[in-house]
Amino acid sequence: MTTRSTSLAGLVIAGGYSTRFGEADKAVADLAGTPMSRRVVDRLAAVTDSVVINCREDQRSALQDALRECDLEIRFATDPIDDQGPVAGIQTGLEALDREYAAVVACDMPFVDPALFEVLLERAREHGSDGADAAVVQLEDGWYQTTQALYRTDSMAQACGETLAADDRRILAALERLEYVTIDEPTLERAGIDVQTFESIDTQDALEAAAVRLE
Ligand SMILES: Nc1nc2c(ncn2[C@@H]2O[C@H](COP(=O)(O)OP(=O)(O)OP(=O)(O)O)[C@@H](O)[C@H]2O)c(=O)[nH]1
Repeated sequence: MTTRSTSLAGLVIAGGYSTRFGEADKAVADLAGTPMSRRVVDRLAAVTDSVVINCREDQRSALQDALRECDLEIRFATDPIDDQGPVAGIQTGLEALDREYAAVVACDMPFVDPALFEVLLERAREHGSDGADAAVVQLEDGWYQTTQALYRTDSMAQACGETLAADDRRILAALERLEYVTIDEPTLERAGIDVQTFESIDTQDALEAAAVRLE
């Protein structure tokens, strides 16, 4: 059971060029009748009523079309300079948010489980006296799931700026500037969250396979 939190906003990052996906933009690609970004926003709507989409200006109109019927207010934060990488996109998106924490999700993760953000928010809040700046899942393979994670809005925006100023484009480098907490796979399992939440659709083959599963 999920509840909308007033201290949580959603941020969907969609400003990449989807090169592995071919000619089309995966952000608006149709997955079993619904654009991928729409699937992400619909799932975020279970935990927040405020969502920002970060993208390039040239994607905006197609994304607006794809998200027209979403049941919450959506704002756009477009990149001042294209192609600066996801850290720049996250910074741009976070700077448009006014809530304490942000549920950041890549546009190509249509199976995101909104309950994950309740678990991450609780984990962040129970840390120290002020709470953690970020809560991320670390899977058994060691990877941090930084593109489906919870960040304290102003701290992560600042960390992204510092990371880019240091000529680094890695989200992990921004995370390492923060006081962060992690959640492991057994904890996810106990919370009833399947690792499928992190599946990203990067290619046409992955899109087809996901569509078959949804039939
Ligand atoms: N704003 C912004 N977002 C980006 C940028 N590059 C990647 N992203 C986003 O970061 C997330 C993860 O990136 P990828 O899965 O590699 O997406 P991508 O770069 O579009 O895809 P590929 O070109 O196939 O690697 C996606 O949601 C992208 O939209 C960028 O330069 N600017």
